[in-house]
Amino acid sequence: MPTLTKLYTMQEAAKHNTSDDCWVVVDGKVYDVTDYLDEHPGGDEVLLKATGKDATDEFEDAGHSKGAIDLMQEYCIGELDPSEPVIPVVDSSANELLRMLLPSSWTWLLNTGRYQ
Ligand code: HEM
Repeated sequence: MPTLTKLYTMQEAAKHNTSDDCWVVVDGKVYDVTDYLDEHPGGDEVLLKATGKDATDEFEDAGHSKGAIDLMQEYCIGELDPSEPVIPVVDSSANELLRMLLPSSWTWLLNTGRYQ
């Protein structure tokens, strides 16, 4: 039986950015870590800082163990919608400028793994 993967846009995922409702996005997958905030050995603060954006770099920089990566799967609720155009986060004003300057057919150039 094929499994159905729930797809979320980054915009949707980014709405869940509080300690009562906290999602993080790592490597194209979406995790609901609300119930894990108090248990996370790295603390709830890093997760709350990483919510609302792509946290792949921060996750990798922390050097998580295989055990941590296995545990993570329990919190996975879906994946990022791959059809969503990807614009890198530089800062929001630079981003707006990029959006204005680049024709939409060039946005693939900006696929750096960071989303907004
Ligand atoms: C579902 C998602 C996550 C799970 C299950 C998870 C799990 C863990 C576990 C088990 C540890 C203990 C060390 C280890 O076994 O590697 C840890 C440490 C840590 N995690 Fe996470 N983590 C998650 C997401 C994140 C994210 C998104 C960040 C960064 C934004 C982060 C930052 C850290 C940091 C800074 C430490 C402390 C490392 C240290 O003390 O040296 N984690 N995490």
